[in-house]
This record gives sequence, C-alpha cells and structure tokens, in this order.
Amino acid sequence: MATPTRRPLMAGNWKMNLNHREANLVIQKLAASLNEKQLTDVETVVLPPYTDLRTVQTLVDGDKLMIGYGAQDLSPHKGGAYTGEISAALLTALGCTYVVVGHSERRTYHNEDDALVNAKVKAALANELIPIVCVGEGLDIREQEGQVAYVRDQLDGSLAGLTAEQLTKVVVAYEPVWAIGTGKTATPENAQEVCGAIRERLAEVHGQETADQVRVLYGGSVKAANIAAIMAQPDVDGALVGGASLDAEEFAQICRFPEHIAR
Ligand SMILES: O=C(CO)COP(=O)(O)O
Repeated sequence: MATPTRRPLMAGNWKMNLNHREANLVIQKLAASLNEKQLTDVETVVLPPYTDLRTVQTLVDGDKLMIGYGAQDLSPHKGGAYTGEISAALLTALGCTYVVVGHSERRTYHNEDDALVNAKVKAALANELIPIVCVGEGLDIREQEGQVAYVRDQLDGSLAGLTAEQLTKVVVAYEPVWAIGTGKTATPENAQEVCGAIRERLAEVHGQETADQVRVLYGGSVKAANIAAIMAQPDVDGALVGGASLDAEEFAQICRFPEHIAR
C-alpha cells in the first residue's frame, strides 16, 4: 500500500488565555512569522476562547491569512434554551473549522464522560466542524503501564457509532494528562506507542485504509525544542500545543518544525 500522506497539523489551544486585543497581536505576529510555503506544508490552527473568535475571523478573512481557527468545546445540543452553551452551528457561522472535544481539563473539571464526548463529536460532524478528540491517561494509569488499554477504551467510547467516512474527518489527540502543563513531555517513544495503538484500534474497527487517513496528534508540553523528535515518529501527525502556543514566535517555530529536522 502507498504510504499515506497526512498533512501535518499544529493546533494551538490557548485555553482560558489572551483577550481579543491580545489575540489580534498574536495572530498578526504568527502570520508574519510564517510564509506561504510553511503554511501550505503544515496546517496551522489556533483555538482561542470563544470571546476572541470574531476578532480572529475578521483578521483571517480581511487579510486572507492561511491560518485556521476553531473553538475549545461545543454543546451537544442543536440550539435553544441552554444558557451559557455554544452550539456547532454558532461556531460554523463564525467560520470555525475545528473544535476540541473531550479535553482532559473538561473531562476532569466538568465531569465529561465518553458518552458526552461522543454526542459532541456527532454534533460537530453534523455541522461540518472537524472535532479534535482528546484522549489520554493519568499518572496512576501510566505508573501501572495501563495507558494503551485505557486510551483504546476512551477511543471506543468517544468515537462510537461513527461511519468510516465520518472517521476520516476526525482528528485524534493523544494528551497524557501527566504531561499537560507540567513540563514533563512524554518521550517520542511514549508518544509513538500510544499514537500507534490509536491507529491500530481505528484500523481494527474501520479498516487500515480508513485509519491511515486519520491524523493523530500528540499534546503535552510541546515546545520548539522538542517538536522535531516528536514529529519524527511515524504515527504522530502533528501537535496540540497549550502554553507554547501563547507566544507567537515559539508557536511559529513549532509550525516550522521541518527546518529543525533539516538542521
Ligand atoms: O493541554 C494541552 C493542549 O491541549 C497541552 O498543554 P501544554 O502544551 O501547556 O502542556
């Protein structure tokens, strides 16, 4: 079989940081730091707080920037009396392409389980949004070496009932909870072990050809200094970057990772 071509994806999850004025500056710096070839070779996406999305849309549309954007969560509901929630349709109306679903911070602080994550994935897909579905084990499970079984279960629950065609539109992000915001990056081998197991599981359910089209990201203390080694792994197709994406120059360096490999 031909080697699958999966376009690398770097997605910056800003979490609850940067107001709309700060977002404006970061986007402009990011756009100035990446040329057309770099933005073609590596898909570059930002995931700001909801309150920044209109500002990001205006900048991206106005200057025709090759930067994608999306949200960090969505409601599983279509619309109506759900105070405080944001639907997939509201996000697509703002030009969003991506939405993070099931981030460990939402699973932990908002008790999101696989069934809710699954409903959100389906709401995103029904509205042409690409869900970035997060999975990853905590430290207790890693210490017992249970990460592969744990992540396979999370994956089964989060992606239950999807057709193979729907699956090709999904991005999976492996984010070991113990590596998020801690400065403890998983080794490239740790990342490959679980990202490889994710692709294997997707192949078991939907066939190898479908699994080969799905992009699998690694997330957890990714920086310019470690991105090249992570991207050298065969089943890692990009990164979901937290802290380091708040600094436009650092995130641009991450998006320029092929240069680090060439060095
Ligand atoms: O949670 C993350 C991205 O979604 C990772 O965060 P850090 O890159 O800050 O560790």
